[in-house]
Amino acid sequence: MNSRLRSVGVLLAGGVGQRVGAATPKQLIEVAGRTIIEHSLAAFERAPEIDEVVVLMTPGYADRVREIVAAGGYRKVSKVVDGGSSRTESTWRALQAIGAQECNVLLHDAVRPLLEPRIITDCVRALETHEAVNVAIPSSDTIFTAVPEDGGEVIGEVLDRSRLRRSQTPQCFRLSVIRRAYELAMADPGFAGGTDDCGVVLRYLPEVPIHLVPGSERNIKVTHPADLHIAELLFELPAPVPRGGDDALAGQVVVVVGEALPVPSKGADVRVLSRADGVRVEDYDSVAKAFGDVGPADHVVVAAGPGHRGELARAGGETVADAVAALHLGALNVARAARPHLRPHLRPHLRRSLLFQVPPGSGALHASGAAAVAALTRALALEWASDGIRVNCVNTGASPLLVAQTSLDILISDLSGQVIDVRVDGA
Ligand SMILES: Nc1ccn([C@@H]2O[C@H](COP(=O)(O)OP(=O)(O)OP(=O)(O)O)[C@@H](O)[C@H]2O)c(=O)n1
Ligand SMILES: C[C@](O)(CO)[C@H](O)COP(=O)(O)O
Repeated sequence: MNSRLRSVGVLLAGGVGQRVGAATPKQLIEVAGRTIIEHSLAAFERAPEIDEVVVLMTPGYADRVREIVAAGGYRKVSKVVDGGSSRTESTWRALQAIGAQECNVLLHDAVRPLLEPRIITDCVRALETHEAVNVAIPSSDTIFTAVPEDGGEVIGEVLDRSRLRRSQTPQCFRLSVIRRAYELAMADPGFAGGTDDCGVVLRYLPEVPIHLVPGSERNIKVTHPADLHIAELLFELPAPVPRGGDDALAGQVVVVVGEALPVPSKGADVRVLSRADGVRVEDYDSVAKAFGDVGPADHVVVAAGPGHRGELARAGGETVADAVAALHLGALNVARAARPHLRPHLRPHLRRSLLFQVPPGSGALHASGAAAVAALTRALALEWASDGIRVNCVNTGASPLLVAQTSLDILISDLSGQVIDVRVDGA
């Protein structure tokens, strides 16, 4: 089979999010510093296997998506089309929007914002030898059928869990295959929609095997209000961003403020602004002057001094003021001073970022400072998103090597608004 077919990512975002129950469709709700749909857009945009992206959006909200696409510089998006009245109707419209030329089609729920690059790679690879591919994970719950009895329900049959899978997206097909299945479905007066695209292929083209590739527990679908919180937390886990080689920042200007843990930076132009040079993060003017001397920068990495340890009640007034100045005030000052110097770039979502490294510490004084920097990270990511500047935070405390590698991975990723905790085992 032709392994060089164009691959089109389709974001199905035509729903209203009734179960979440917000005033706007759930794909426009912000999680971890970005709208849910933008996370999904970014996943397709950064995937080298995806050539083009088509978005199906809830009628009345297409312009909002176009704004997000323009602000984030998502160049692969070719069309933003109104979705249909059901998921299958949206897929059908997507197939019409794609055109006639054979290609791979990856249909993804826009409300699965944690789609990992590995899954996209596996799907496109599988499409080299299979005409239909789905993403699935095993069930960790026992699943049974429920049967009505006495006005309530009782267990009918306990199903063999080893053969059960939970279906995720993207669901991926050769265009001619999914189009044929939908043509047959649309011509069938008995077709009542369904909950996914594989079901349509299974029903109308049963001779086409649907190959499975492993999904991920992270690849959740935001369906109910609690899922918004779960997604937020999942974004805080170390993200499976592409691992950067030590020369991933070559040719870029990286400004390091304070005692930041070194980021592998072969070939980068690294400028360190330290206390020894008169840069005190608690003093805005000293930071602003130092940035003025440096000029344009691609990335700024800022680290407060050592974190405070111990109970608040035992800390003197000076200690409290110093801790607040080093962590919270310092972060605010560096952000303000750095902003005019972050270099504009043609692909803004890929470059330019501010990264806070929060040192390890303990007790209420430290925790409140760390929380302030985390909140600053999320809010600033939103404020600066339209300028294409990413803002992230890494809570340090693991080995310096791990923190350094994680910091590099974040700088070269397209993450924004993320608070990543490398204290988690196995990070
Ligand atoms: N007419 C529709 C309905 C759903 N979807 C998309 O299909 C995905 C999965 O659907 P679901 O979670 O059910 O989203 P909603 O239909 O918005 O949710 P609800 O059923 O709670 O209203 C979502 O990205 C949703 O936007 C779509 O493109 N067109
Ligand atoms: C496509 C899907 O996400 C696979 O699990 C699911 O079937 C969508 O169901 P929904 O009822 O539209 O949320």
